[in-house]
Amino acid sequence: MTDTLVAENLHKRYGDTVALDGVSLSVGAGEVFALIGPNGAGKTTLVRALTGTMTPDEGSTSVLGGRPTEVDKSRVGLLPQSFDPPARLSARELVRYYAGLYDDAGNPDEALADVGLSDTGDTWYENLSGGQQRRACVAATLVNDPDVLFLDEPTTGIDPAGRRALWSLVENLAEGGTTVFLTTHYMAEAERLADRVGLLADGDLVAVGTPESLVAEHGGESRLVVETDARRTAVETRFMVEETESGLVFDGVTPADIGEVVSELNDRGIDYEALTWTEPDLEDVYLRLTGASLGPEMTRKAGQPAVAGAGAGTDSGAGASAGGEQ
Ligand SMILES: Nc1ncnc2c1ncn2[C@@H]1O[C@H](COP(=O)(O)OP(=O)(O)OP(=O)(O)O)[C@@H](O)[C@H]1O
Repeated sequence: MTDTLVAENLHKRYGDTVALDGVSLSVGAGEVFALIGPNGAGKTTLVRALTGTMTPDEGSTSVLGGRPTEVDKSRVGLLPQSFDPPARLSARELVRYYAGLYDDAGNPDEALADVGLSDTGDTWYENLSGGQQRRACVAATLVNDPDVLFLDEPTTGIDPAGRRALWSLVENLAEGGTTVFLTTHYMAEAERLADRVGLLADGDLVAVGTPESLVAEHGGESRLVVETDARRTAVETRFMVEETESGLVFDGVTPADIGEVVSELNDRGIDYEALTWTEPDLEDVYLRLTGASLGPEMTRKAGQPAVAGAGAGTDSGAGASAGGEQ
């Protein structure tokens, strides 16, 4: 069976800027694919290539088995990153306008209800808050009940509750079989919604996989974050220690190792405000693969024995956050 979205060896330059540098990917029917990457990585350019609003210099794309420019428009929904509808249309009029473009569109009021705008449907677009405007645009994108939905940064500017409501909406659409291709700067959004995530950096798709597989492969190790004024030279430990603005990060610390680190801090009389144990997540993958996580000073005191002392082996519990002055 043909994949719903296919990009093959896409290249796109704007003058000296390489926006896409040989990107290939495919997205299956009913799949939710999230594209992440730094500003200027080429995410919107890839969306534009897949939706036929930009012609690549090289390579090809297909949507629902055909060229993007030739596919039945009623089967595709696109929420662009920038969408500026007329300011003096109400949200309801906006969604009705888009519904009117299709022979068999859904109910505009239901689309408004889906994005939580039932009560503000009659407000002029210019008088909606930024987040409400974004929701109105999402409703306009959904009103034709598309088989394939492109969402370019759908939740930018939307408050946390609204973002979660939109996530539920996307999940419902995906459960109903809609293929979703979204871009986002919110790692939690990608982690929650996506079956697979692609990381684009400098026009290159550097990693693709399920969120779990990306975290396992590229996320690094669990770590203990210690809020303290102490510098890393103050501790002797077998763990890699990174200095950050707020303190020290002990890499590779499992829950069973927490007591060992606490003992080291205690033995050396190091005061600390809080301890937080964390597991790697998609943000770590992003930071590592884009090179953004490299702190100025990383050091591993390899081969050194664990610092012996009281409390070694104490299990402070996964995800625990503890404060204390020693
Ligand atoms: N029409 C254009 N003319 C000139 N340069 C462009 C054009 N469109 C994109 N670019 C450049 O191509 C690169 C990729 O841009 P793109 O918008 O695809 O990035 P992005 O990953 O979507 O970024 P962001 O996360 O900031 O939205 C950038 O350097 C951008 O300045």
